[in-house]
Amino acid sequence: MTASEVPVLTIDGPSGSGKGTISRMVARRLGWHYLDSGALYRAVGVAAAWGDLDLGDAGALVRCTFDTAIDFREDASGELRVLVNGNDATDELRTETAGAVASAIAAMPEVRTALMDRQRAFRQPPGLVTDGRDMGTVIFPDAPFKVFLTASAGERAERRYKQLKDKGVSVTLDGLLREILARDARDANRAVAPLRPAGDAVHIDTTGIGIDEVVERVLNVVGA
Ligand SMILES: Nc1ncnc2c1ncn2[C@@H]1O[C@H](COP(=O)(O)OP(=O)(O)O)[C@@H](O)[C@H]1O
Ligand SMILES: Nc1ccn([C@H]2C[C@H](O)[C@@H](COP(=O)(O)OP(=O)(O)O)O2)c(=O)n1
Repeated sequence: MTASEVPVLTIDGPSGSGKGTISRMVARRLGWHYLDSGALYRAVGVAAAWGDLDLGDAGALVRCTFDTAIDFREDASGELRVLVNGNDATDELRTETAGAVASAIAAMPEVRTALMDRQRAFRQPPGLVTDGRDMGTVIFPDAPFKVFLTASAGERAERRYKQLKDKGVSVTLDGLLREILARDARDANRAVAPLRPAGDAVHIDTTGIGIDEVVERVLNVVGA
């Protein structure tokens, strides 16, 4: 099977729409590989912070993108861990600060180009489920299955609030809503690979719909 024959399911959408949760569950059900593309942007941001780089310096960020080793591992309980230059950075990557930094550096075309091949290398048999902002539009435009997940901003903020509270992180619902709206605006309005649905994506509004039901709807798209 050549790479272009390997089936890909792309799941794009804004923060808190459920991309990561649904992609992982669907990948497990299908027995396909999984790529969390946002983790790559987050990892570059974290590596840049560790190196005390100026986030406005595109040249330094591109060098950092090429130099940063990013590895995904499943731990004993099946949780996906992300190693940045050999260090387990999973928890640091998931913070709202890391998300905001990732969103800022992701607006740089040079950084996006530097990550392209790494993302496409995940297309391995028997198939790939991948989530992000431009999976169906730019990285895998020929993917046979594309989904665009959304939910109201209020519900996405509430989901994130609950998720962070459960982890013992102190946040306010208002603050999270503001951050989500700011990130939506930056991701959707950037010049290169903005957050938008592919023309051939199936839209699923998950507002008020439980995780299991969303998984079934996405599996339907693949015909599974
Ligand atoms: N349909 C849903 N209904 C309720 N909660 C959801 C749903 N989808 C995801 N969640 C929860 O919302 C939070 C954010 O989901 P996540 O998968 O991280 O979103 P994203 O990757 O799009 O930012 C998680 O705690 C997840 O369990
Ligand atoms: N394919 C992608 C994935 C993420 N990004 C950028 C834009 C996002 O705000 C950040 C973080 O993405 P991530 O998917 O990890 O964030 P959420 O889980 O949706 O909150 O990275 C991107 O530009 N393109």
